[in-house]
Parts: sequence; structure tokens; C-alpha cells
Amino acid sequence: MKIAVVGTGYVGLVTGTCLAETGNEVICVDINEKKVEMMKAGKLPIYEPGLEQLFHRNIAQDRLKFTSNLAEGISEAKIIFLALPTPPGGDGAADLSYVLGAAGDIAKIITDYKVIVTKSTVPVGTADKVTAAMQQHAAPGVEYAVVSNPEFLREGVAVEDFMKPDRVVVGTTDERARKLMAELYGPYVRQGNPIIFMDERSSELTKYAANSFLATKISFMNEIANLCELVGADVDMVRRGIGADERIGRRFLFAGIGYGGSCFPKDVQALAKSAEENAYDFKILNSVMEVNEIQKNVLTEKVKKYYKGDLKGKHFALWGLAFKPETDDIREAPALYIIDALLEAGATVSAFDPEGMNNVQALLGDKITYAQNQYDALKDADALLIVTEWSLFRTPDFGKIEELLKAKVIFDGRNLYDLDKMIDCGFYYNSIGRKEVK
Ligand SMILES: NC(=O)c1ccc[n+]([C@@H]2O[C@H](COP(=O)([O-])OP(=O)(O)OC[C@H]3O[C@@H](n4cnc5c(N)ncnc54)[C@H](O)[C@@H]3O)[C@@H](O)[C@H]2O)c1
Ligand SMILES: O=c1ccn([C@@H]2O[C@H](COP(=O)(O)OP(=O)(O)O[C@H]3O[C@H](CO)[C@@H](O)[C@H](O)[C@H]3O)[C@@H](O)[C@H]2O)c(=O)[nH]1
Repeated sequence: MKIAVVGTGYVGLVTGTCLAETGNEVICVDINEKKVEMMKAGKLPIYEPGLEQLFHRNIAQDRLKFTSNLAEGISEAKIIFLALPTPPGGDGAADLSYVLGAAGDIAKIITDYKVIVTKSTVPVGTADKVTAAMQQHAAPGVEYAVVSNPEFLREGVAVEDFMKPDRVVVGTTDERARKLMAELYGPYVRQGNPIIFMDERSSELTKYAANSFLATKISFMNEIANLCELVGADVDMVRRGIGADERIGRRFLFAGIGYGGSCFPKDVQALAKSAEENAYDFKILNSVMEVNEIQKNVLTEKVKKYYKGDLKGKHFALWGLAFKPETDDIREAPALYIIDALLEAGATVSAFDPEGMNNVQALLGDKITYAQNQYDALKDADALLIVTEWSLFRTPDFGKIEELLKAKVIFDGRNLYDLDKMIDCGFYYNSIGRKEVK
């Protein structure tokens, strides 16, 4: 099938590449000409495990192309995906200007039946708005269907999530569109996981409900962690204890330094805003956000307490900048909040991240120093702060850490190390929801 993907960011690039992988002819459209030139030259603009091989293979097979010209990109496509940004507007509601603007532009160009699929995360009622934007600009008699098809991929395992999805959600009441979407996703759901068809509004809400439910799990566990510290319990034991109950499940119960990334913070906020606009007081969501705001400061609060409120002249090593491992994405990364707080308190920071350094350097410049590797970051530091749980940081050489740090002090926002091991090594070790090792 001929497919166009408008917006070649994280989601667009993974969607386009993975759709080409099963034999579709895909053209990815992006207004960022520099990015398009880069992709045409065979360079991936993001780091995502497993994507590079598929990207090169499909370009070589002539199934994956790039353009900055919308008309050229969509003219032959049967299905047009919108994978455009929906950032929070000033009031927290999703900004639909990219999606509605592109829909209007597409309507001006199309001459035959097209299926316009919203892959971006958008509030309930957006399908109606996209339809209205298209009606305004489409030539009389031109037919199209507007479909909601939210994306559930996780950064770091995005290819796997797309190729073998737990489910594909499609919101449409147009029979022709339903058949085309079933045909398109057939190869991806044959492992037994379903395509769930529903109306557009339910589909739009499903995406926000999924992300908000997962964020709720995280905030709940972060509160349990805070309570653990007060009562002398261990959050990792509690996690294992409750996770063994299949009704609760083992996954997504890790306490830490708050959820970040490009999705949870903005999507929880947008759902709360949707509720507010409908005069519904979504109490749980407001608490989820409040807890997360507090949790972002937990690690720096621990640091401040240890140094009795005085961080002036202190130097800290940070392991991890990306919002989670296996990505170079630093959008809403906890590291950025921690760096801000440390610098504001008069400290200096040296950081290392396997993939996120360039993005942070572009944002912060020389406000911090960038180490060559994780050990290089430790030189002359008063303490080590662990911010992202990259595998590389899980089994370090503690002898080397001791040698390079000025003092044997570690603050761990990701609970990477065994408490007994830290006692044996003689470190001061402060983690999340566990006993302080002194
Ligand atoms: N990143 C994720 O893990 C993820 C997962 C699921 C859903 N989503 C949702 O998918 C949407 C896109 O997210 P993303 O992370 O891929 O965004 P992104 O910011 O990485 O990419 C958006 C791309 O759209 C391009 N663009 C902007 N305006 C354009 C236009 N008029 N025409 C063509 N291209 C244009 C930008 O240049 C950019 O390359 C958002 O709604 C997001 O919430 C993201
Ligand atoms: O037990 C956990 C799991 C995650 N996190 C944090 O939660 C955030 C989000 O993590 P994750 O969900 O793995 O990353 P994303 O790539 O942002 O993916 C989420 O957001 C995407 C965009 O909407 C969805 O498509 C995915 O299904 C959804 O998992 C990160 O800051 C994690 O550190 C925790 O603190 N504890």
C-alpha cells in the first residue's frame, strides 16, 4: 500500500520505517528541510535501538523516501498518517495547531479518497475538528475519512512495540477506512494480539487513559517509597510483594525521581484539562501530577539535607541525562531539573550519558561539563548522583569510584545497587524508598 507519514519525528520515523518493513511504499514528509536532507543522506536523526538497520534496508529497497514537499509526499498515498507534535499550550491543553494546520493543507491538495489517520496523541473530539478543518479546504466532492489510531510505542523499544504491538487501536466509523486499516495492520497483529476497532472518541480517550493510568502507577509507587523511608520499609521489597499478584502485575512499579519524557507529563496534564473543560474534577489525576512535581526534587532534597543546606562550591558527578535508558531524548528529563537545582544552589556539575550528551550540550552549553565516560565524570566530585538507569551504570567498579570521588557518597535516584553491597563497600548510599546506608 502507498503510505504518507506527515511529521517525521520519533513516532513518524518509527511508523514510516516499520510500515515500509512489511512491503508498503512509504514517503515521510517533514517541514524541517535539514532533517529531510539528513535522512535522504541515510542518517537517522534519533537514537533508537534496532531502527537503523530497518531504516537502511528500506531505503535501499526503495520503499522508504523522504521529502519536505507535502504535495509530492501525499499525492499517491492511500493512507496519510499525521505524526505531528501536540505540545501543551499555555493552559496545559494539547496544542492542535500542527495537526489542524496540516489537515487543512492536505485537504487543499487531495483529489481522490484518502484515509487521514491521526497518530499524534490528541484530545477527545479532535477527529471532528480534523474533519471540520478538511471540509473547509477540500474541493467539492472529494472524499476522505478521518481515523484515530493512537500510538503506544515506548522510546528505547519502539521498533519492537510497533512490529509486535500488544494491540492496535483504530477509531473509525467509516467502513472503507476500517477495511484499509485492517489490511495495513494485518501483518503486525498476526501474533494474536488484536486490532481493536471502536469509535473515534473512545480511541482518542484510550490513549490518554493508558498513559495516565501508567503515570498513576508510578506516582502511587513514589508515594509508597516516601512512606517506606518514614517507616523503615524497603520499596523494592514492597514492589516485589505486590507485583506477584497478577491483578497488579510486575511492570511499571519502579519508584524513582518522577516520570518524565515527551509523553506522560504532557498527556496527564492534557487529560486533566479535558476533564476540566467538561466540568469534571478528575481528582486522581491532579494528585498524580502533584506527587510527580514533588518527586522530581526528591534527590536534590536528599543532597541538600546531607550537606546541611549548603551546596556552594560543591561539585557533583551525574550519571545519566536522558529521561530513560536506550534513548537520547531529554524532553522533561529529571536530570534537567536536578541540574537546575544544583546550579542554583551554587554547585557545579560534571555529567555523563551514553547517548544524551549532545542534546543536553545544545540546551545547556557550558553550564555543566561533559565527561568522556562515567569514571571521568567522577574526578574531584564530592558525590555521585545516579539519574538514569543505563545498564552501563549497574555494575560499576566501586574501587574506581572510591578512588576518583573526593568522598564515598552516592545518591541513587534509580535504586541500582544492593544495600548490603554498599554497606560492604563502605559508601554513604542514599536511594529511593530504602534505608539510608551510612
Ligand atoms: N515520542 C513518543 O514516544 C510518542 C509515542 C506515542 C505517541 N506520541 C505522540 O506522537 C506525536 C508526535 O510525537 P514525536 O515525539 O514524534 O514528536 P517530534 O517532535 O519528535 O516530531 C514531530 C515532527 O513533526 C515535524 N513537523 C512539524 N510541523 C510539521 C508540518 N506542518 N508538516 C510536516 N512536518 C512537521 C517536526 O519537524 C518534527 O520532525 C505527539 O502527539 C506525541 O504525543 C509520541
Ligand atoms: O516503573 C516505572 C516506569 C517508568 N518510569 C518513568 O516513566 C517515564 C516514562 O517511561 P516509559 O513509559 O518507559 O517511556 P515513554 O517512551 O515515554 O513511553 C510512554 O509514553 C509513550 C508516548 O505516549 C507511550 O506510547 C508509551 O506506551 C508509554 O509507556 C520515564 O521517566 C520513566 O523513568 C518510572 O519512574 N517507573
